[in-house]
Amino acid sequence: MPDGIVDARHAGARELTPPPAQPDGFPDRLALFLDLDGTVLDLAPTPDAVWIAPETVAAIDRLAERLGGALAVITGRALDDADQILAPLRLPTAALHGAELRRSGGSRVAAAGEPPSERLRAALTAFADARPGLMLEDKGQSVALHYRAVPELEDEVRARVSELVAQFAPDHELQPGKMVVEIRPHGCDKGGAVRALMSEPPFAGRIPLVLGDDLTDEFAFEAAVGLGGGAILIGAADRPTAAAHVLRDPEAARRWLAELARA
Ligand SMILES: O=P(O)(O)OC[C@H]1O[C@H](O[C@H]2O[C@H](CO)[C@@H](O)[C@H](O)[C@H]2O)[C@H](O)[C@@H](O)[C@@H]1O
Repeated sequence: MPDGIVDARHAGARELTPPPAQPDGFPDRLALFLDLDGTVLDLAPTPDAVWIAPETVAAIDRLAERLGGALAVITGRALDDADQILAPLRLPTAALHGAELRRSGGSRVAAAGEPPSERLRAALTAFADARPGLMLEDKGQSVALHYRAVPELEDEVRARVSELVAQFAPDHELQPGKMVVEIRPHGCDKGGAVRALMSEPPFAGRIPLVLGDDLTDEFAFEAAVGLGGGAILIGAADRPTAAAHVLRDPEAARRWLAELARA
């Protein structure tokens, strides 16, 4: 968890408010960063069961055009996976929680860090195989162990993955998420990705605004706030957050984006 976040659950913490229909700087000075799962996409039982409406893809495309290309995807998914979901768009994208970056108009940049060791993969596979309902998602530099189908295993999964990372993956760190524990290369997070993209055209000089729902997005929220921008939390404000604004769910986020695209 990054420093400097506000615990929205505590008495006295500031209230999160709905975002303005047109954020500061729109369209000429705004840069938008969109998380996928739980933000633009409704959460689904498995990673490959997500669906996006063609109207949402069209709204994102229109927004990217209105922002002069200053719209990026920031996701824990692999780059190819994100591209497939948003086809035919090819947006600037930080994938694998920031380990894989495609800059504006650029080709793919090799993912940072090493994939977790074979010993770690083997141990995770054995752990998952012995517990029906667990699902291992191997994304290369990052691996995710999903327990959405067996939420009662949460404590055991978190404890075991934590042990295995300490034992076999000193160059990686844990990234907890919604019904998932992920392992990502040490030092690669969505905050670094936002700062990297914001240092170059067409993002540089604009006001960053991040939409996200999960703990991994807090790194991006903090980076945006540090660069003079802000963040919109999607979903319940039931945890510490650097966001100042909130939208109830991905449907509200999609509606807000569609209205902004039309503004
Ligand atoms: O950073 P994001 O774009 O939000 O991606 C985070 C992870 O999303 C996916 O897992 C989550 O969504 C699944 C589909 O709705 C859901 O079944 C799962 O429980 C969620 O944790 C994806 O599978 C991961 O690789 C991403 O890192």
